[in-house]
Amino acid sequence: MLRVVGTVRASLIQINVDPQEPVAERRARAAALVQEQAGSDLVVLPELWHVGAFAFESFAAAAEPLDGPTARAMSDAARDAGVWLHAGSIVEKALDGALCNTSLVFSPSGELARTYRKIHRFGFDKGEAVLMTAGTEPVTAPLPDTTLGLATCYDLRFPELFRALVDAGAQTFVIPAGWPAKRRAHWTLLARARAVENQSYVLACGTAGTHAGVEQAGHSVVFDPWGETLAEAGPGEEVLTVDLDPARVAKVREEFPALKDRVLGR
Ligand SMILES: NC(=O)CCC(=O)C(=O)O
Repeated sequence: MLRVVGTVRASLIQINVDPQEPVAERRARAAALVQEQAGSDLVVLPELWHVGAFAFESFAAAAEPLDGPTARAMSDAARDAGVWLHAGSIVEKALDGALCNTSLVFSPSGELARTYRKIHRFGFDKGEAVLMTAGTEPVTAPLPDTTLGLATCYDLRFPELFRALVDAGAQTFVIPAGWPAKRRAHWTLLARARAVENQSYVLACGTAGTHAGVEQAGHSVVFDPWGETLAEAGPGEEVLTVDLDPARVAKVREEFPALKDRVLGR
């Protein structure tokens, strides 16, 4: 695909999570898929792809430290491909033993540049909301041509997080997810809403397949700062690659300066 100078090429890997596939095999498959995206600037994987976002009963066994096998494999893949890698999230076993839904962002040298602990845990009175410890801080990740705002799946339902990320300089939201097919309409609607109201790119990377009895929506999608759909996947395993124009964020915000009209919460 010809590249326009000054663009950011982003690849979203909508990987299939099949509980019959050993974690080590999926980890190797994910690393190979990342390496196949050499030439992109940014590669994204979904939420908890190593175990499955709804595989609550496997969270404890799948928990890893930030220098565990998944992080090491993703660091190597980022370095080998020469890409910024948002490696989705892992079940992090923190030093105090707590479990967190932690996103990992690696630089093209393989350095772990940012981590983000999901703030809004899904499940109400069960699952992740009970098993995981919540993050507390919004996190951005400055890349050479755009600043990423990090959010994870259920976070998508909380617009205040995205306002905080915009105020922290975010221009491109990256949202790894394990979003159920039965709520796909919300996934697409909310991702587009976050793009329009924050005049930012949205890279929403879903999961394919069915695990723990929950059919995943897939339908990874990229919206531009005006809410236009740049690319959308189907339900299966697929890689979306799109070229973002970082200058478009400033242009939209300048031509339609709604963000400057905010009164509450500033
Ligand atoms: N993994 C998740 O956070 C699921 C979120 C979800 O199903 C919803 O918001 O709907």
